[in-house]
Amino acid sequence: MSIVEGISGPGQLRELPESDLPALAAEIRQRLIDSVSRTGGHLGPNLGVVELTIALHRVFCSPHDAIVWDTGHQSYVHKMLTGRHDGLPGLRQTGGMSGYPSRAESPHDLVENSHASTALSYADGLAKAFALGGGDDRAVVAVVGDGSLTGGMCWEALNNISAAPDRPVIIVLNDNGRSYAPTVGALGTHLAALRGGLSGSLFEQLGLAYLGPVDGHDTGALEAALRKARALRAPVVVHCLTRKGYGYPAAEADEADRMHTISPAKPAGTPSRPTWTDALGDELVEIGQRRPDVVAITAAMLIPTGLQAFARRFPDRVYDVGIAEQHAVTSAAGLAMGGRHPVVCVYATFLNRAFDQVLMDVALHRMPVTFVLDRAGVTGSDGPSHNGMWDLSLLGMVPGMRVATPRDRRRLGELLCEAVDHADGPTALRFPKAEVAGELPTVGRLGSADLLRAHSDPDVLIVSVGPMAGAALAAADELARQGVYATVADPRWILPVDPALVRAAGGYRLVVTVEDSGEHGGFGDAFARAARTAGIDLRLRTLALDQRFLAHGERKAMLAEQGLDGPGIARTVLGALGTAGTTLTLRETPALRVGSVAPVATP
Ligand SMILES: Cc1ncc(C[n+]2csc(CCOP(=O)(O)OP(=O)(O)O)c2C)c(N)n1
Ligand SMILES: CC(=O)[C@@H](O)[C@H](O)COP(=O)(O)O
Ligand SMILES: [Mg+2]
Repeated sequence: MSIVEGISGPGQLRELPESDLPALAAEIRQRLIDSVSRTGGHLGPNLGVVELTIALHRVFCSPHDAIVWDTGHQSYVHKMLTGRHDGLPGLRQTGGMSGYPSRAESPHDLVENSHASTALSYADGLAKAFALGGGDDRAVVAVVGDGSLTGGMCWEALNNISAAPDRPVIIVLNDNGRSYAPTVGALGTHLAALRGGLSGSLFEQLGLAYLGPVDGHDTGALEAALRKARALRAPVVVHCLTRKGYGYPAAEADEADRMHTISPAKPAGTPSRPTWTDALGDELVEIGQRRPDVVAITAAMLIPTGLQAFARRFPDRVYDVGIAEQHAVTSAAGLAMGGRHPVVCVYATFLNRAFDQVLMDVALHRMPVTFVLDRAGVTGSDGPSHNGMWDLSLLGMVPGMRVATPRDRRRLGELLCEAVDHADGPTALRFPKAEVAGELPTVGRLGSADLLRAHSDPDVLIVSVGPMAGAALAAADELARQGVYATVADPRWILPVDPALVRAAGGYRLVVTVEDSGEHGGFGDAFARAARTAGIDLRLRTLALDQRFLAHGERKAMLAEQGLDGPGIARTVLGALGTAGTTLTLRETPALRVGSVAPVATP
């Protein structure tokens, strides 16, 4: 039996003789490489914390002691040492082990949120709670990466933690010098100086004790430092120097991001098709060439958000602000006030934390900022805090905000140009984590919407948001096979809803909206509200994601499960028409149709 298979919890780990630890580390590392290369996941970050995690679970007694992992993407080793090594083959798959801590999986897991820079705030709260418990000897440990430390919340927490010398919090700084790319800003420089021997850290200036730098791959040295930190019984930073991808040459040699996150293995010869992100990157370079006022901003995700080509072409017009979305947005407002047109590229879910900045720093001042929201809709394998299902509900509330959703590669280019040409307020453009859709041609107009399928005597109008056009057209084909005819429309600019489209919809027996977004306050809700405001009585079904935290899974399957694929949409239409299981006899006189279909020559 392997060593790790003999560890059903930290207790067995603590009983291991020190002489077994190098073999344990090697075994864990090999299992990570073998398994995560198959399943996909955060291989680099986890390879970097093997020794650190072993030391943590030998010094502290989780779950009595609280260990919080910032972002949680580096918690695979923690899971293996807390009795879940056999979950690795099912990592991030439907019904399998989550790629982040999961309270349902183990009492050793506290924080499931994958949004960075939160660990120190949780730790501050836990320490306060334990202190109130009276004479509580439970340690509070927060493991935070150097990248996450560039996030503002960390400094809000440090401001509080440092001011309470009687409330010990052990901050384990996992410093591998990188987020995806090398950690930016003065903090990155300061940490590098500390690595280089600088004495007098920023942390000590704040009143925290500081231990380190410690070799983050020397389990003995780590254990000694962690025991010392524990004994201090005061807020302390243990500065651990690690290497992302450590022990796997292919990861350590990966210049881009040290295999920060890798995709599941694909059969040899599988063609790699361009993604929406690739398309965005190409389009932005085009725009950058003719619009010198356009600048790009990333929050430590230059490559993942497709800005690499733009950065190569226009190195002085791209800003990596660190994992600092709030700062990114308000800095963009400043850039716009200074006459630039910023394009802020973030994953949709991460814009959540900068909502106030979008609302009060950008929109209140009607600043021409464009938000490109990648990973909008279901992302799947990264679990509930990664699905981009909140942005439409949030942005729909923002006065003056205009939101576009491209259905295919051509519309991405068109809409991005329209967005950066919009000068008197903010715009947003969203697309999913998927291969970019091929051309879905326009066959007519309905209000300002593109018609993708028209019928002289349709039974239903399907209004699809962005890439959901593919599923809507598949549903139309399925319905046609059953003698039910659908008109399919793509609004392109989805928020605010176009009153002309709503008026046109008034002539249809049934209207179905389809979006890859949360149902609460999404496009469907906005469409219904626009109809009420216009006094138009619609028979409306709004198809969207259930407004709940969706467990990790595979995007396509999750959309189908939510009825957001061709068959699912068709089922909704047939059910609404009261024809499910019966032959269709209904037809209404065309005279009832208000929305005329204006055919246009297909471009
Ligand atoms: C708010 C937020 N923005 C962006 C991300 C995407 N992200 C995930 S991990 C990561 C880098 C984290 O760097 P670090 O904290 O140093 O951890 P490491 O991967 O180096 O171990 C980023 C930017 C995120 N999870 N949360
Ligand atoms: C942990 C984190 O937030 C990122 O690493 C994220 O998991 C990357 O997601 P993609 O794989 O979709 O780029
Ligand atoms: Mg790092």
